[in-house]
Amino acid sequence: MGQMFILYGPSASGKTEIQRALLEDGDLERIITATSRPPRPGERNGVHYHFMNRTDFIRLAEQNGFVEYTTYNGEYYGTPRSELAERAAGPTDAVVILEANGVRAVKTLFPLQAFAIYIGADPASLRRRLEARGGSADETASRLRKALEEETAEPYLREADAAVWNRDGRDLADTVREVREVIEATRRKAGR
Ligand SMILES: Nc1ncnc2c1ncn2[C@@H]1O[C@H](COP(=O)(O)OP(=O)(O)OP(=O)(O)O)[C@@H](O)[C@H]1O
Ligand SMILES: Nc1nc2c(ncn2[C@@H]2O[C@H](COP(=O)(O)O)[C@@H](O)[C@H]2O)c(=O)[nH]1
Repeated sequence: MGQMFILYGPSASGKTEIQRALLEDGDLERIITATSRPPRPGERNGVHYHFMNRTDFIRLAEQNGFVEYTTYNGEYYGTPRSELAERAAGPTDAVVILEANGVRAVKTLFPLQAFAIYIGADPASLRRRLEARGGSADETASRLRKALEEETAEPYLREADAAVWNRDGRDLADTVREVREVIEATRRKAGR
């Protein structure tokens, strides 16, 4: 594996959309993580996540099958060791979406390869997007609370090597261009 670009930030800040756009250029591979949460409409197993039931997730965790794993909003999320091993065998840079515990763990394990890009947005944008997503009222409230109390607070940005803001009103293509510039600058610094 070349470099590993980690996108992290509050729920609905735009990480998934940015990752999707980055992958279109063909020079990055997606590291697909695993979760016990049910798929959202349009999400496919083995593309957006490896969707697993809680029993299988816990079994795999007990077998040391994850490089790191955590809980978020009552569900398990983890980076499968097999997924990283597969990526590590090749020279291509990779992009992965994690929350902050995962960022810390992966940066500790891969200090020379991991580069964390915080994707932020203002509370009004996050609220609007979460409400538009149409999840349950409980889930929307819980994600928004976590975003406002934790994921947009200063300590959450400590793992960030770069930060990019993706507010409503900003063209998503401009945000993607800025993230792309961060990636290219990082590559140049690493002599790639
Ligand atoms: N600049 C933008 N302007 C308007 N809408 C946007 C913008 N960026 C992203 N969105 C929309 O916000 C919603 C959330 O985006 P996305 O799913 O990429 O967020 P996320 O950070 O991956 O969220 P989560 O962590 O909850 O999975 C999507 O409907 C997306 O189209
Ligand atoms: N530490 C990890 N965090 C992960 C992983 N896969 C995703 N995530 C993060 O979980 C939350 C919730 O994701 P969602 O798709 O339900 O919105 C989000 O912050 C992701 O970045 C993982 O393997 N490890």
